[in-house]
Amino acid sequence: MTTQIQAPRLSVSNLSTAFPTEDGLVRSVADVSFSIMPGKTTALVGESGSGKSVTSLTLMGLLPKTANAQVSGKTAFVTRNGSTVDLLSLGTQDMRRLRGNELSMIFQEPMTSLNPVFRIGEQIAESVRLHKGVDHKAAMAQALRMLELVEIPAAAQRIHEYPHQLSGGMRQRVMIALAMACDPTLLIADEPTTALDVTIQAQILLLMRRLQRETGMSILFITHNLGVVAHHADDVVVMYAGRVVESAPVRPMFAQPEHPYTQGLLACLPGKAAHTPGQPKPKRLFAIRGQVSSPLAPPPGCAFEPRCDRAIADCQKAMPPLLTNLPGRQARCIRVGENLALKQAA
Ligand SMILES: Nc1ncnc2c1ncn2[C@@H]1O[C@H](COP(=O)(O)OP(=O)(O)OP(=O)(O)O)[C@@H](O)[C@H]1O
Repeated sequence: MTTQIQAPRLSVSNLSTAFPTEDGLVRSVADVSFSIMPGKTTALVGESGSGKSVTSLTLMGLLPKTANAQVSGKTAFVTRNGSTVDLLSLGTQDMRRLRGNELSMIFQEPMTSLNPVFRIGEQIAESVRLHKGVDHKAAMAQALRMLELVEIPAAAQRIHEYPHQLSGGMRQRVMIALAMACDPTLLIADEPTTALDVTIQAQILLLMRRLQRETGMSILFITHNLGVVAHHADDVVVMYAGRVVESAPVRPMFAQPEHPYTQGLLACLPGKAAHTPGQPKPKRLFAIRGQVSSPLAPPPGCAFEPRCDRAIADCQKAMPPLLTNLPGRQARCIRVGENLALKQAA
């Protein structure tokens, strides 16, 4: 029997992004590596400021020019015709072409992508016209199909509305329609549902999952909420202070988080508060003590050490490498095996 090994849609290797500022060099993303398989979702998870957005904006070539970012690393993106390109070394024109035909991004705030002064149908049609080279009538027909695809009720009427006439959830659907107009092979979704209430959030996440099944696109899903990842991701990459601290397929990660930071994030989830078996469940939600250190003055060793309950003297000596303790998984902690043993004993 032959085993087919599928190549990732996108592999990111040792990505680093730093910004020169008056106070010094801000190392927002340091040595980050991960991959996204075709038709699958990789979630990038971490607290505010952990470097998730800078990672995605670097990959999309969308960092503001004025920031003078210093970027290093390599990527391998496999296009729909099978050729491999490094997103970090593409020129502005090639990157723009790729963004029109293969890569799309959706944001937390739909008004980042939607223009308030144009009707939604016109905006989607304009994108279709640019990317597919069709005339206005065909583009409008495609815009209507896109609105129906994202389940906008009464799409034939709504197509003539302005963004402000729609609810937050409907605007988010329109933004997804806009992002899907170029038939992306990779969709980057940066906190796409954070601003929405929980029911609408669930609907939008299910919609994205359905579109993924139908189109086979890969998704890089960026969120600070490990809770929404459980049902909507295949692989998880946890970032802390600009670095990957743990990466694993979603089920094993939830069943057995290896890094103390991931364990803390999971304990922060409602209904998952840390508790000792046999004791009543605590009423208050667990919170990780302390704050992320400044990217201008990182601690000399493990960045999580100042907040870690398991820290020992060696944790202050050097940044731990990513270690493999369980197959297919990595965690940046010198006590990785012990952490699990401790957790299992508890
Ligand atoms: N242009 C810039 N110049 C200097 N520092 C920056 C710049 N852009 C981002 N940073 C810093 O990089 C770090 C990572 O920011 P990033 O926005 O990627 O975090 P994040 O994990 O996406 O957080 P959030 O969930 O709040 O968006 C932060 O400390 C931020 O202040």
